[in-house]
Amino acid sequence: MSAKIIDGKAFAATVRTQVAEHVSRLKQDHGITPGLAVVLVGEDPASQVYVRSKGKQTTEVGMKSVEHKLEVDTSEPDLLAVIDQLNNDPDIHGILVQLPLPKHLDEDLVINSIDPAKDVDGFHISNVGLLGTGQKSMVPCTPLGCLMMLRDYHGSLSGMDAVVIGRSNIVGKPMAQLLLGDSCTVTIAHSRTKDLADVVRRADIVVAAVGRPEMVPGDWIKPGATVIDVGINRLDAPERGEGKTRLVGDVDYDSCAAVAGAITPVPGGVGPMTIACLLANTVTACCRANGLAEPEGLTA
Ligand SMILES: Nc1nc2c(c(=O)[nH]1)N[C@@H](CN(C=O)c1ccc(C(=O)N[C@@H](CCC(=O)O)C(=O)O)cc1)CN2
Repeated sequence: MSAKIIDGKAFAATVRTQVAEHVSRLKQDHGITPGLAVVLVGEDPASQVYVRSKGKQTTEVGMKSVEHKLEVDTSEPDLLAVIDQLNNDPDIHGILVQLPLPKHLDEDLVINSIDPAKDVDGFHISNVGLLGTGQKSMVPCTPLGCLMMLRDYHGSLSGMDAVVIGRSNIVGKPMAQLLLGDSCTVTIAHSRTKDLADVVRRADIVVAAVGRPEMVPGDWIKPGATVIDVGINRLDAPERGEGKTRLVGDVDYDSCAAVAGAITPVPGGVGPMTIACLLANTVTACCRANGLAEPEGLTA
Protein backbone atom coordinates (compact mmCIF):
# COMPACT_ATOMS: atom_id res chain seq x y z
CA MET A 1 0.00 0.00 0.00
CA SER A 2 1.16 3.53 -0.65
CA ALA A 3 -0.49 6.10 1.56
CA LYS A 4 -2.52 9.07 0.40
CA ILE A 5 -0.60 12.21 1.37
CA ILE A 6 -2.71 14.59 3.43
CA ASP A 7 -1.52 17.97 2.15
CA GLY A 8 -1.55 20.32 5.16
CA LYS A 9 -0.14 23.20 3.14
CA ALA A 10 -3.05 23.08 0.68
CA PHE A 11 -5.58 22.52 3.47
CA ALA A 12 -4.19 25.50 5.39
CA ALA A 13 -4.67 27.67 2.30
CA THR A 14 -8.38 26.76 2.18
CA VAL A 15 -8.73 27.55 5.90
CA ARG A 16 -7.09 30.95 5.33
CA THR A 17 -9.50 31.65 2.46
CA GLN A 18 -12.47 30.86 4.73
CA VAL A 19 -10.99 33.09 7.45
CA ALA A 20 -10.44 35.94 4.97
CA GLU A 21 -14.05 35.67 3.78
CA HIS A 22 -15.32 35.86 7.35
CA VAL A 23 -13.04 38.80 8.16
CA SER A 24 -14.35 40.62 5.11
CA ARG A 25 -17.98 40.07 6.24
CA LEU A 26 -17.14 41.28 9.77
CA LYS A 27 -15.70 44.47 8.34
CA GLN A 28 -18.48 45.09 5.83
CA ASP A 29 -21.50 44.17 7.97
CA HIS A 30 -20.31 45.21 11.43
CA GLY A 31 -17.33 47.54 10.98
CA ILE A 32 -15.18 45.16 13.06
CA THR A 33 -11.58 44.17 12.25
CA PRO A 34 -10.31 41.17 14.25
CA GLY A 35 -6.94 41.90 15.90
CA LEU A 36 -4.19 39.46 16.91
CA ALA A 37 -1.27 40.36 19.19
CA VAL A 38 1.80 38.11 19.29
CA VAL A 39 4.34 38.50 22.09
CA LEU A 40 7.89 37.22 21.56
CA VAL A 41 10.44 37.28 24.36
CA GLY A 42 14.05 36.81 23.25
CA GLU A 43 15.60 35.86 19.94
CA ASP A 44 15.11 32.13 19.49
CA PRO A 45 15.63 31.74 15.72
CA ALA A 46 12.75 29.28 15.14
CA SER A 47 10.36 31.40 17.22
CA GLN A 48 11.34 34.49 15.23
CA VAL A 49 10.45 32.66 12.00
CA TYR A 50 7.07 31.50 13.37
CA VAL A 51 6.20 34.96 14.73
CA ARG A 52 7.09 36.62 11.42
CA SER A 53 4.94 34.10 9.59
CA LYS A 54 2.02 34.65 11.99
CA GLY A 55 2.18 38.43 11.48
CA LYS A 56 2.34 38.12 7.69
CA GLN A 57 -0.55 35.66 7.46
CA THR A 58 -2.66 37.71 9.89
CA THR A 59 -2.32 40.76 7.65
CA GLU A 60 -2.93 38.72 4.49
CA VAL A 61 -6.37 37.58 5.70
CA GLY A 62 -7.29 41.21 6.46
CA MET A 63 -6.86 41.19 10.25
CA LYS A 64 -4.94 43.65 12.39
CA SER A 65 -1.54 42.32 13.48
CA VAL A 66 0.38 43.62 16.49
CA GLU A 67 3.81 42.33 17.50
CA HIS A 68 5.54 42.89 20.83
CA LYS A 69 9.20 41.88 20.68
CA LEU A 70 10.74 41.94 24.14
CA GLU A 71 14.36 41.56 25.26
CA VAL A 72 15.47 38.11 26.40
CA ASP A 73 15.97 39.38 29.98
CA THR A 74 12.51 40.98 30.24
CA SER A 75 11.24 40.62 33.81
CA GLU A 76 8.03 38.77 34.65
CA PRO A 77 6.26 41.97 35.87
CA ASP A 78 7.17 43.74 32.61
CA LEU A 79 5.84 40.86 30.52
CA LEU A 80 2.65 40.68 32.61
CA ALA A 81 2.18 44.44 32.13
CA VAL A 82 2.26 43.99 28.33
CA ILE A 83 -0.32 41.19 28.58
CA ASP A 84 -2.50 43.29 30.87
CA GLN A 85 -2.48 46.15 28.38
CA LEU A 86 -3.49 43.73 25.57
CA ASN A 87 -6.20 42.17 27.76
CA ASN A 88 -7.72 45.65 28.08
CA ASP A 89 -7.34 46.69 24.43
CA PRO A 90 -10.76 46.45 22.71
CA ASP A 91 -9.10 46.25 19.26
CA ILE A 92 -7.24 43.05 20.22
CA HIS A 93 -9.32 39.85 20.14
CA GLY A 94 -6.49 37.31 20.29
CA ILE A 95 -3.27 37.22 22.33
CA LEU A 96 -0.49 34.69 21.88
CA VAL A 97 2.77 34.44 23.80
CA GLN A 98 5.24 32.53 21.64
CA LEU A 99 6.71 29.46 23.38
CA PRO A 100 9.18 28.46 24.63
CA LEU A 101 9.80 31.37 27.00
CA PRO A 102 13.26 32.08 28.46
CA LYS A 103 13.89 29.92 31.54
CA HIS A 104 13.53 32.72 34.13
CA LEU A 105 9.85 33.23 33.19
CA ASP A 106 7.07 31.05 34.64
CA GLU A 107 5.22 29.77 31.56
CA ASP A 108 2.06 28.74 33.46
CA LEU A 109 1.83 32.08 35.26
CA VAL A 110 2.28 34.00 32.02
CA ILE A 111 -0.27 31.93 30.05
CA ASN A 112 -2.82 32.14 32.85
CA SER A 113 -2.54 35.93 32.91
CA ILE A 114 -4.06 36.12 29.40
CA ASP A 115 -7.80 36.84 29.31
CA PRO A 116 -9.23 33.34 28.54
CA ALA A 117 -11.57 34.88 25.95
CA LYS A 118 -8.51 36.20 24.06
CA ASP A 119 -6.39 33.06 24.62
CA VAL A 120 -6.24 31.99 20.95
CA ASP A 121 -3.65 29.31 21.83
CA GLY A 122 -6.20 27.62 24.11
CA PHE A 123 -3.52 27.07 26.77
CA HIS A 124 -5.18 29.00 29.66
CA ILE A 125 -6.28 26.71 32.49
CA SER A 126 -9.92 27.81 31.98
CA ASN A 127 -9.84 26.75 28.33
CA VAL A 128 -8.14 23.47 29.25
CA GLY A 129 -10.96 22.78 31.74
CA LEU A 130 -13.68 23.75 29.27
CA LEU A 131 -12.23 21.47 26.58
CA GLY A 132 -11.84 18.62 29.08
CA THR A 133 -15.50 18.89 30.06
CA GLY A 134 -16.75 19.17 26.47
CA GLN A 135 -17.74 22.83 26.73
CA LYS A 136 -17.16 25.64 24.26
CA SER A 137 -13.53 26.78 24.59
CA MET A 138 -10.58 28.09 22.64
CA VAL A 139 -8.91 24.97 21.21
CA PRO A 140 -5.10 24.67 20.84
CA CYS A 141 -4.12 25.32 17.23
CA THR A 142 -2.00 22.25 16.41
CA PRO A 143 -4.54 19.65 17.66
CA LEU A 144 -7.37 21.63 16.02
CA GLY A 145 -5.49 21.47 12.72
CA CYS A 146 -4.99 17.70 13.11
CA LEU A 147 -8.70 17.23 13.87
CA MET A 148 -9.73 19.26 10.82
CA MET A 149 -7.54 17.12 8.55
CA LEU A 150 -8.83 13.88 10.10
CA ARG A 151 -12.48 14.95 9.73
CA ASP A 152 -11.87 16.03 6.17
CA TYR A 153 -10.27 12.71 5.26
CA HIS A 154 -12.55 10.32 7.18
CA GLY A 155 -15.82 12.19 7.63
CA SER A 156 -16.94 10.68 10.95
CA LEU A 157 -14.26 9.47 13.38
CA SER A 158 -16.83 7.75 15.60
CA GLY A 159 -15.73 4.38 16.97
CA MET A 160 -12.21 4.54 15.58
CA ASP A 161 -9.22 3.47 17.70
CA ALA A 162 -6.85 6.43 18.11
CA VAL A 163 -3.42 6.40 19.73
CA VAL A 164 -1.78 9.71 20.61
CA ILE A 165 1.94 9.31 21.26
CA GLY A 166 2.98 12.16 23.56
CA ARG A 167 1.33 13.73 26.58
CA SER A 168 2.25 17.43 26.31
CA ASN A 169 -0.21 20.10 27.40
CA ILE A 170 0.14 21.80 24.00
CA VAL A 171 -0.55 18.82 21.73
CA GLY A 172 -0.93 15.33 23.26
CA LYS A 173 -3.54 15.98 25.95
CA PRO A 174 -5.80 18.36 23.96
CA MET A 175 -5.53 16.07 20.91
CA ALA A 176 -6.77 13.17 23.00
CA GLN A 177 -9.69 15.28 24.31
CA LEU A 178 -10.68 16.31 20.78
CA LEU A 179 -10.59 12.71 19.50
CA LEU A 180 -12.67 11.63 22.50
CA GLY A 181 -15.10 14.43 21.67
CA ASP A 182 -15.46 12.89 18.21
CA SER A 183 -16.22 9.49 19.84
CA CYS A 184 -12.89 7.77 19.16
CA THR A 185 -11.55 5.19 21.60
CA VAL A 186 -8.42 7.02 22.71
CA THR A 187 -5.12 5.84 24.18
CA ILE A 188 -2.45 8.31 25.24
CA ALA A 189 0.95 6.62 24.97
CA HIS A 190 4.27 8.05 26.15
CA SER A 191 7.89 7.21 26.95
CA ARG A 192 6.92 4.81 29.76
CA THR A 193 4.18 2.97 27.84
CA LYS A 194 4.81 -0.79 27.85
CA ASP A 195 4.81 -2.56 24.47
CA LEU A 196 4.41 0.73 22.61
CA ALA A 197 4.68 -1.01 19.23
CA ASP A 198 1.71 -3.28 20.05
CA VAL A 199 -0.33 -0.33 21.36
CA VAL A 200 0.30 1.66 18.17
CA ARG A 201 -0.44 -1.39 15.97
CA ARG A 202 -4.04 -1.42 17.26
CA ALA A 203 -4.73 2.12 16.08
CA ASP A 204 -6.84 3.26 13.13
CA ILE A 205 -5.46 6.77 13.80
CA VAL A 206 -1.92 7.44 15.05
CA VAL A 207 -0.97 10.96 16.15
CA ALA A 208 2.78 11.18 16.81
CA ALA A 209 3.74 14.13 19.00
CA VAL A 210 6.77 13.06 21.00
CA GLY A 211 9.50 15.29 19.57
CA ARG A 212 11.80 12.34 18.78
CA PRO A 213 13.02 12.21 15.18
CA GLU A 214 11.63 9.31 13.14
CA MET A 215 10.78 7.32 16.27
CA VAL A 216 7.80 5.43 14.80
CA PRO A 217 8.75 2.82 12.20
CA GLY A 218 6.40 1.45 9.55
CA ASP A 219 6.10 -1.96 11.20
CA TRP A 220 4.26 -0.29 14.15
CA ILE A 221 1.50 0.89 11.81
CA LYS A 222 -1.67 -1.10 11.14
CA PRO A 223 -2.15 -1.45 7.36
CA GLY A 224 -4.48 1.31 6.16
CA ALA A 225 -4.21 3.42 9.34
CA THR A 226 -4.07 7.22 9.20
CA VAL A 227 -0.81 8.71 10.49
CA ILE A 228 -0.67 12.33 11.65
CA ASP A 229 2.90 13.46 12.26
CA VAL A 230 3.16 16.47 14.58
CA GLY A 231 6.95 16.28 14.98
CA ILE A 232 9.19 19.02 13.57
CA ASN A 233 12.79 17.93 14.15
CA ARG A 234 15.71 19.62 12.45
CA LEU A 235 18.61 17.26 11.70
CA ASP A 236 22.06 18.00 10.29
CA ALA A 237 22.24 17.10 6.61
CA PRO A 238 25.91 17.30 5.56
CA GLU A 239 25.00 15.40 2.37
CA ARG A 240 23.18 18.60 1.27
CA GLY A 241 26.22 20.75 1.87
CA GLU A 242 28.11 22.23 4.81
CA GLY A 243 25.90 23.49 7.63
CA LYS A 244 22.70 22.32 5.88
CA THR A 245 19.81 20.78 7.79
CA ARG A 246 16.63 18.87 6.97
CA LEU A 247 13.30 18.58 8.76
CA VAL A 248 11.90 15.22 9.80
CA GLY A 249 8.85 14.25 11.78
CA ASP A 250 8.35 11.82 14.65
CA VAL A 251 7.53 8.98 12.23
CA ASP A 252 9.83 7.33 9.74
CA TYR A 253 8.04 8.68 6.70
CA ASP A 254 9.02 6.19 3.98
CA SER A 255 8.34 3.01 5.96
CA CYS A 256 5.10 4.39 7.47
CA ALA A 257 3.83 5.68 4.09
CA ALA A 258 4.34 2.19 2.67
CA VAL A 259 1.85 0.74 5.18
CA ALA A 260 -0.53 3.56 6.12
CA GLY A 261 -3.73 4.50 4.30
CA ALA A 262 -2.99 8.21 4.71
CA ILE A 263 -0.15 10.25 6.17
CA THR A 264 0.85 13.87 6.75
CA PRO A 265 4.31 14.87 5.49
CA VAL A 266 6.92 16.94 7.33
CA PRO A 267 7.27 19.68 6.28
CA GLY A 268 3.92 20.60 4.72
CA GLY A 269 1.57 18.67 6.99
CA VAL A 270 0.53 19.71 10.49
CA GLY A 271 2.86 22.77 10.71
CA PRO A 272 1.03 25.03 8.24
CA MET A 273 -2.31 24.08 9.83
CA THR A 274 -1.08 25.42 13.19
CA ILE A 275 -0.92 29.01 11.94
CA ALA A 276 -4.10 28.67 9.84
CA CYS A 277 -5.96 27.54 12.99
CA LEU A 278 -4.51 30.46 14.94
CA LEU A 279 -6.15 32.81 12.42
CA ALA A 280 -9.38 30.80 12.67
CA ASN A 281 -9.30 31.02 16.48
CA THR A 282 -8.79 34.79 16.30
CA VAL A 283 -11.91 35.21 14.15
CA THR A 284 -13.81 32.91 16.52
CA ALA A 285 -12.67 34.96 19.54
CA CYS A 286 -13.68 38.19 17.78
CA CYS A 287 -17.16 36.83 16.96
CA ARG A 288 -17.69 35.62 20.53
CA ALA A 289 -16.53 38.97 21.97
CA ASN A 290 -19.09 40.76 19.80
CA GLY A 291 -21.95 38.27 20.26
CA LEU A 292 -21.87 37.34 16.56
CA ALA A 293 -22.27 33.98 14.81
CA GLU A 294 -19.01 32.00 14.69
CA PRO A 295 -17.50 30.87 11.39
CA GLU A 296 -18.74 27.37 10.52
CA GLY A 297 -16.17 24.59 10.17
CA LEU A 298 -13.36 26.58 11.79
CA THR A 299 -13.92 25.46 15.37
CA ALA A 300 -13.98 22.03 17.02
N1 LIG B 1 2.38 30.01 21.69
C1 LIG B 1 2.72 28.98 20.90
N2 LIG B 1 4.00 28.62 20.80
C2 LIG B 1 4.32 27.55 20.01
C3 LIG B 1 3.33 26.88 19.25
C4 LIG B 1 1.98 27.29 19.39
O1 LIG B 1 1.04 26.70 18.79
N3 LIG B 1 1.72 28.35 20.22
N4 LIG B 1 3.69 25.88 18.35
C5 LIG B 1 5.08 25.68 18.02
C6 LIG B 1 5.64 26.53 16.92
N5 LIG B 1 4.71 26.95 15.86
C7 LIG B 1 3.88 27.98 16.12
O2 LIG B 1 4.05 28.76 16.98
C8 LIG B 1 4.81 26.43 14.52
C9 LIG B 1 5.66 25.40 14.20
C10 LIG B 1 5.81 24.97 12.88
C11 LIG B 1 5.10 25.58 11.86
C12 LIG B 1 5.30 25.20 10.43
O3 LIG B 1 4.59 25.68 9.57
N6 LIG B 1 6.27 24.34 10.13
C13 LIG B 1 6.62 24.03 8.76
C14 LIG B 1 8.14 23.93 8.65
C15 LIG B 1 8.79 25.23 8.98
C16 LIG B 1 10.31 25.16 8.93
O4 LIG B 1 10.85 25.02 7.84
O5 LIG B 1 10.94 25.27 10.00
C17 LIG B 1 6.01 22.70 8.34
O6 LIG B 1 5.84 21.83 9.22
O7 LIG B 1 5.75 22.55 7.16
C18 LIG B 1 4.25 26.60 12.19
C19 LIG B 1 4.10 27.02 13.49
C20 LIG B 1 5.95 25.95 19.24
N7 LIG B 1 5.61 27.17 19.90
